[in-house]
Amino acid sequence: MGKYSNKNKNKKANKNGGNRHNNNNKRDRRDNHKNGPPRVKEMRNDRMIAYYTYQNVFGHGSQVAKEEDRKAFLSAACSPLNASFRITKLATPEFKEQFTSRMQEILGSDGQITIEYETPTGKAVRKLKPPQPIPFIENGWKLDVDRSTIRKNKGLKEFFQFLMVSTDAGLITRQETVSMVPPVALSLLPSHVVLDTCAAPGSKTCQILEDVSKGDGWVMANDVNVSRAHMLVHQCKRINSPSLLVVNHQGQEMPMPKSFRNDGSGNEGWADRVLCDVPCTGDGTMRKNAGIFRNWSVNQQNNIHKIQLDIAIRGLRQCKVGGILVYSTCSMSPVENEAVVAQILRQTDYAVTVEECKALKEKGFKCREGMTEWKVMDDRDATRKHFGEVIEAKPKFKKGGWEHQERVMGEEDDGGESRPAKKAKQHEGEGETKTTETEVAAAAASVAADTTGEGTKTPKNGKLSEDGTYIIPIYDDSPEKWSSDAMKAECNKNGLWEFPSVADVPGHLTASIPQSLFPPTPEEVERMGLEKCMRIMPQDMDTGGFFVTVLRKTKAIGSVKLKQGKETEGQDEKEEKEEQVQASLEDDKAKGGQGQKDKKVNPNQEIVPLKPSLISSLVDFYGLSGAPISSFFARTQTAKGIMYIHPPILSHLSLDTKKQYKLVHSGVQVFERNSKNRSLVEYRIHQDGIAHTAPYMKKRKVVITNRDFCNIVKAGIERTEKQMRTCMLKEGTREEVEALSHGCFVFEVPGSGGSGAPAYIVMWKNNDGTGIHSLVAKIELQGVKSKLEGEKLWDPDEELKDEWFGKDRNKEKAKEAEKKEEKAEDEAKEEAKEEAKEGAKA
Ligand SMILES: C[S@@+](CC[C@H](N)C(=O)[O-])C[C@H]1O[C@@H](n2cnc3c(N)ncnc32)[C@H](O)[C@@H]1O
Repeated sequence: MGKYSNKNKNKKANKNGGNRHNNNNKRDRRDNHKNGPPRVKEMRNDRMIAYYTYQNVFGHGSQVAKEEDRKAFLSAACSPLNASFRITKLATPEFKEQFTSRMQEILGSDGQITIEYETPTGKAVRKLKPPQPIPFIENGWKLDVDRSTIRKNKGLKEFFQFLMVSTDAGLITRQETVSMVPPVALSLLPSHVVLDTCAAPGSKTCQILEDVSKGDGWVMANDVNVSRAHMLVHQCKRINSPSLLVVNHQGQEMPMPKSFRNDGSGNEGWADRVLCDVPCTGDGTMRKNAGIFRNWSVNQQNNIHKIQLDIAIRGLRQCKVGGILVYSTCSMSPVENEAVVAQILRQTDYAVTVEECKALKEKGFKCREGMTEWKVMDDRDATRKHFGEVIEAKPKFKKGGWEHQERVMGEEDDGGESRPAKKAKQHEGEGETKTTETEVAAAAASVAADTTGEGTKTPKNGKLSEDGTYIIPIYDDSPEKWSSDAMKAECNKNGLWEFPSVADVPGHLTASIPQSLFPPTPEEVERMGLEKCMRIMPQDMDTGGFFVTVLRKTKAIGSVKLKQGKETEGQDEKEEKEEQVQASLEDDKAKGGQGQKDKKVNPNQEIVPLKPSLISSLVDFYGLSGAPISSFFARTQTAKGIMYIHPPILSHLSLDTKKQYKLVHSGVQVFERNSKNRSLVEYRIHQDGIAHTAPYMKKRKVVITNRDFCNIVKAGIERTEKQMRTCMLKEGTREEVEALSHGCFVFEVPGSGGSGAPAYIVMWKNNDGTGIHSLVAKIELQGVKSKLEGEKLWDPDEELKDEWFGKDRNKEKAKEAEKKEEKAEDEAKEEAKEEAKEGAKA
């Protein structure tokens, strides 16, 4: 981490009140309801419920079963989504143990934590249930409270901080339960090469990377949106893996080096696994995104179907024969889900098969079968009702695809939000503020009208939730109200119209309502196996709504004539032609001609090997022996950072002879450029990639004890360089002392890293001492600071604890002793009772 980046970060932090999570401040102000009662959200959209009831997504069999299921859906869909997280697979078993016991210590294991809410009608309290492991996700945990409450509720402040520190240190990832499912469905091995076609903000990429970083595998993560791709880089940085390549393409146009195309031998593709977590309308995220209830539209679903299909087909081309592609969305709509899967099967001439996912089903994962019948509709009447208003429908179609709702709410990143997320939130905040007054007034009025007895506080068209922040709509439950005919009429009343077949689609709508939206014929149903698709409904596991399908590629599809309306040429021939056009444009450009603007090739995106002179200066200065220098690359010969790139990624890139990949990031940083005249050497060691340099360093490495390490870190936290230096090694070998005085070196702490390996920490000193300041920031960033402040994730010896925590520590000790005594007393009493009983019996 460079001095300037820290400086800028600090500046930014100070400007915002010195709080790293300053985005929350604004939100908190809104959420704390200082100036009145809290906002009440109405989680209701009758049109959406009519549509899904008519689609028959609720229950099977009797009308009663369907109604029960619909009610369960409404009740789940209206309540906030409980938070969940995963302990990273790279964490040591000791850490996992310490983490869970600390979590249980803070939250209690029997619901002893009570949280208090401010509601429009007064205060409410609720006891929290203890955190529960997610049975089908390794090290996955689910909490009994949603993320916003964790963030703003005073009673959970300590737990919130604990989560933040652990996230920053890369030890846990806060991720929705359903979002953890697709990487599991990929059935990954450490040797797998994976393509993640729509990867940002990257929670699934991180999960995949954790698996393949254990072996020789690697991940190519792609996103069409370059700023979101950078967000992904940031998110994955916590894993410090050299096995990640990030690129920026339209998923449906991902380049594929020629050598991986169908060579006639039946082989094709380069990825063992492909994840297509495609952009979608995201109505399964309604529990954390009340905006879904306001903006839901069927036309959006129809419009996005084609992009989803094209991304999946392109992903399949990159997948090896025998490999797996997982297709997923967080939408509940059959046109974004089963219709896409059905068309993949048709279009590839059944070169793929839908597979069951045993890895999930054997571990208590609950889902529903994929649908084989559905209705195709559109929002012909572009108006919709919401809170009694009629608003003009404005489909939110953005250039380059649909903004994913999961991300729009900024739920999956760790507090550092993207601009779109902030904008969306701002927008959401504004929207909600506008409705707040009306809603609260309506709720208050109906509370007043309905308050007939103690505790009866029910707004007119629903009831307030337990914490008073949302209204649970109340529907008429009479069976005739929910019959298929009634639902069809309700859909029509709300501007939704059905096309029984593609022949009924008027000419001007055929582009947005193609044949592929329609359900399969009975013969196709027999052949397709759509029932093996997995539909996750919010009511089944108390999650968001989601859809996942596992597709196994059984033969090459490059020469299959992809069928889409009319017969087209085979994909291989099409690509050849495109490349020829591209090549002639490049030629034209090279000859000084105007040509067309070249979008595909960007020479600035290349990576270059290091100059021999730089290599020899690094080898000499750090005494590097046996280091993987041939895999050290940079963007330019004078780049700020030098990266170590996993060799199989380099081999893959070397096959991209036409330089079609637009690289955003690759590998892990091993060196960082020093400012001129500030240091002895051009590049200093970087902490992120230390595992790929320190073990090979014969010079400028100081082996220290755990205690020395603690002293150094402690002094770093206190931010005084003087202290830092005085607490460094009291005695040392000549080389060590020399290394210290030259400033650029690495500490090796034997046995302190994962599984007994040494831990390394980088230290350098520029002439003005700035390096040390950067180190301090790094320590804070990695959460070491709070570890030392008693998070109990890491345990320095008693003497040191006393020294650091002084009186407080002693108080803590006294409390602990008191507790121990009380416990001993209780035990003694119990024993005495037992003895008395035994005596009486005798
Ligand atoms: C469902 S989100 C992906 C979430 C991600 N897999 C995760 O777990 O964090 C969809 C992503 O697709 C991207 N996207 C939209 N259209 C795309 C396209 N045509 N090609 C590739 N990516 C696209 C969006 O920018 C968005 O980041």
